[in-house]
Amino acid sequence: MPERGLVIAIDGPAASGKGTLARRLAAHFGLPHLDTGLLYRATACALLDDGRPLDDIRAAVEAARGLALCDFDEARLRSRELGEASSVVAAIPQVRAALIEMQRSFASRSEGAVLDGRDIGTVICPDAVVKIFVTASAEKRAQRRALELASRGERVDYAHILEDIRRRDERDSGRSSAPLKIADDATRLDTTDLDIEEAFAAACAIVQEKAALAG
Ligand SMILES: Nc1ncnc2c1ncn2[C@@H]1O[C@H](COP(=O)(O)OP(=O)(O)O)[C@@H](O)[C@H]1O
Ligand SMILES: Nc1ccn([C@@H]2O[C@H](COP(=O)(O)OP(=O)(O)O)[C@@H](O)[C@H]2O)c(=O)n1
Repeated sequence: MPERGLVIAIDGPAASGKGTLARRLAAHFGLPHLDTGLLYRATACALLDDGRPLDDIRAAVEAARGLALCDFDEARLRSRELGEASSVVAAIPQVRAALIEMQRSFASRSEGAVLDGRDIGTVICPDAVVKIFVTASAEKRAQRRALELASRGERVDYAHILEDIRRRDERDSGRSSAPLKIADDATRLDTTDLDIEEAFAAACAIVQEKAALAG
């Protein structure tokens, strides 16, 4: 285990299983976890609640600066509507800038941390000892997200969810500010044919290997 506390950066496209792995790894290694997607979802939510357009930069930055993690209504934030809206506000460089310090300060806790998102290994924690880039086919991700949303009581249509996922992947990868991409020193973990336990075992093996290398 490194002296400064283990930092685990998990990135990947929508519904690849990042959050599930990040939560499990955090519990397993006794580390705090930050789901950074919720910050963008909450920023978008504040704009929608205020009746502001998603491209209102000033209002979006104000919303991002005013976020209070403890007030998050996760059930609402994880809705399909906010998945889409969050990727629109996440493309605004000033919004990203407003959220950097909060994320870096979470990551610099002495005990270490697990963060998951799109730019953790590339921008937020470029020095993280462990970086995992989680992927899965778009079809598998759409199936998982459809099941998840249905279990939360949302009416879902697989074809629409697949469209959402493809559109969001394109927007997240194509933006100029901190686009979704694999860090040079990240390990790719394709979960298409892995169940949650298998994916977790593979992620644990990556963490053990990287942490051992870091001494
Ligand atoms: N390997 C897996 N096999 C089957 N279902 C999975 C797997 N990983 C995650 N899931 C499920 O898929 C949905 C999306 O996973 P989540 O971890 O929220 O993805 P992300 O954080 O990348 O959006 C959740 O309902 C989760 O339980
Ligand atoms: N570190 C991050 C995390 C999320 N995001 C944005 O926030 C949106 C929602 O992220 P999320 O992780 O909650 O989305 P899912 O992968 O759970 O569907 C993404 O589509 C990105 O546009 C980001 O830009 N950077």
